[in-house]
Amino acid sequence: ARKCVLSGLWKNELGSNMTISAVNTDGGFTGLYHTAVTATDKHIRVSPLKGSQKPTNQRKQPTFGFTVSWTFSNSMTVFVGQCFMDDKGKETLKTMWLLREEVSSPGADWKATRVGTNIFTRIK
Ligand SMILES: O=C(CCCC[C@@H]1SC[C@@H]2NC(=O)N[C@@H]21)Nc1ccc([N+](=O)[O-])cc1
Repeated sequence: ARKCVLSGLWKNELGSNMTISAVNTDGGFTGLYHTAVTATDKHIRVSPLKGSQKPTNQRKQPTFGFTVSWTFSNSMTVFVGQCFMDDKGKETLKTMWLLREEVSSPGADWKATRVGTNIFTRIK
């Protein structure tokens, strides 16, 4: 692919995978996220994602963002990143994320957000 469009199947270094639907004309997309890890004692379930990417008719390596609303916990993650393509056409999504857990009071708000990075590559 000459330009990086996010639709398709992706996996990250944690073993999580996501399926992104067709990206519509305004850059919007939806999909499903299956995380391989959780910091809760809940059973992991597939969770919906919604996001947008910069249109590829203007950019070859677009920035994007998406939100995962976890179906098995009251937490939420936002991912933001960019798609990079090497000279062989291999695509990599370099992302950072914020994971917000639900806490019981404003006094606990200070410890409610985790941050990290993930790299995604396509699953053929
Ligand atoms: O565990 C969760 C929900 C699942 C988060 C998976 C994260 S998203 C960033 C990273 N990339 C992945 O592919 N998977 C991980 N929520 C949660 C965590 C901790 C607490 N807590 O109370 O500590 C509550 C809910």
